[in-house]
This record gives sequence, structure tokens and C-alpha cells, in this order.
Amino acid sequence: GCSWGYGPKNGPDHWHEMGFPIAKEGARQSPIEIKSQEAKYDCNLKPLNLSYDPASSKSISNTGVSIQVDFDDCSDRSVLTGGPLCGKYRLRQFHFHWGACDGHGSEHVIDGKNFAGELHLVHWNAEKYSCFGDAVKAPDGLAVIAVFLKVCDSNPALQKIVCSLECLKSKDSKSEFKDFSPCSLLPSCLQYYTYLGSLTTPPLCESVIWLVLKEPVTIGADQIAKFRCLEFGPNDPMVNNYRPPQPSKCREIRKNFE
Ligand SMILES: C[C@@H](CNC(=O)c1ccc(S(N)(=O)=O)cc1)Cn1ccc2ccccc21
Ligand SMILES: [Zn+2]
Repeated sequence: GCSWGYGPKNGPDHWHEMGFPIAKEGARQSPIEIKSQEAKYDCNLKPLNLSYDPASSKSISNTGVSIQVDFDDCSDRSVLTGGPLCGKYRLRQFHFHWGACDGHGSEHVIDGKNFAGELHLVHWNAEKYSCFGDAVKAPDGLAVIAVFLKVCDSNPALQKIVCSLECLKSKDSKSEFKDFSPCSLLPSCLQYYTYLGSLTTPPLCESVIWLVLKEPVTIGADQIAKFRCLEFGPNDPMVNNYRPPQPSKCREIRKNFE
């Protein structure tokens, strides 16, 4: 069909010919490879300031391309400020990308290292734009926090998500998902790399200020195995739902640590 995905016929290498020319022509496409030594320490970068209200989590769903937890973003209940950001960015959703095996699955790559997966917390600039749709078209409209997933000990903070996956195997399945604190998914150290990029899935809008955390979080082998039981569609396991690194095109990457 005409819908994009991650397969041999509709995957990242085909997106430019499926109605998203920016995939090939864009000047600030994501993800990218981050070379830590080339990232410039910027002492003016502020710490990230996260204020998340667990009561704002609403639902968890199999979107057909990922597993996604949606939040109530009609008011400033869960917001991100600080870092390189001007204004208040409202949490709208978080979702994951992962591989068929532990050796790959992340979108961003650090010094040639692929992680088994990557968590994205998606926020939009509610101070400057009146809705997500307007923000997604603006160069400073979105801020996404990326957290690498490393297969190691089981992660208790992921258990509520993992337990809900059993009822979310099929595309477009959805369950209620209340009182979840996204802070629990973050590493203790919030040092980050930041650069200007895009959505990593169509429509690939170049509206994202990326905040890639240096410290990964763990996911258990049994936990990521459950992610790999989800399906893109009937008998089509949801794995390798990641876009590989894109040309840097001379973009500056900054970090808030020495
Ligand atoms: C942007 C798309 C929906 N896609 C995203 O919101 C999105 C967010 C983050 C990433 S990533 N992997 O880079 O973190 C990728 C895609 C269509 N869409 C959905 C609702 C919606 C409302 C208005 C306009 C467009 C809309
Ligand atoms: Zn993502």
C-alpha cells in the first residue's frame, strides 16, 4: 500500500519517493551520528527542567509503527523548560524505537555505537504556538528528549508499559494508561547533546530541537523481548522501527557538559 513503514519496500530508503522528498533534500534531517569529541561544550546551556504531572497520562497504543503513550496536552500539566529552549514545551507523547536484536535499534548513534533501542519524549512549544499542528511546522516547534536503551538488568520503570503490551499486539490497539510518571523512565544524569533536526518518521518535519541524553537507561532482555512480540500488521513483527543516521550537513552539535 502507499503507507510508509520500515520494510524493504516502504522503509526509510523509499520515503523520499512516497511523498516525502525532504527525506533526501532536507538540510536538518534526523537522526544523526553524534561524535562526542566534535560536540562543543556550551556553558550557556541550562539544565533541563522537567515538570511532569503523572495524572496527565491518558492511553497507550500500538500506532502501527511504535508503542506510544499519549498525554493530555490541553494545558501546562507536563512541561519541559530550560536547556537550549526558549519557552515552555508541553509533553504530548512518548514512544520507542528498537531492533530485532540487541546490537541495533536506536536512531541516534554515539561514536559508532548503536543501542538496542531509543525512547523519545515529544514536546511542543505551547508558549509560541496554539496547537501541535502549528508547532510541527515551525523550526522551533518541537523538543524531543532521546534516551538510549541498553539491554541489561530489568527496568522496574518499564514494567507497567511491558505488562500492557500483551493487549496491544495488533495495530491500532489502545488501552487506558493512567498515573504514569515519565520521569521514572529518565536516567539520573540529565547531561545532553543538542542539535537542530527533524521528526525521524514521515512527514519528517524539520521542527525538532533534539536533546539526546548521554546516559542510557536499562531494559531487561525479557522486557525488550515483549516489545518484539508487537506487530506492525498481521504476522509482521514490530522490530527495527528505526531510521538510520542521516547526513550531518555541517550541523553544530552542542553539549552541556565538559
Ligand atoms: C506530525 C505527524 C505525527 N508524527 C509525530 O507527531 C511525530 C513525533 C515525533 C517523532 S520522533 N521519532 O522524531 O520523535 C516522529 C513523529 C502527523 N500528525 C499527527 C497529529 C497531527 C496534528 C497536526 C498535524 C500533524 C499531525
Ligand atoms: Zn521517535
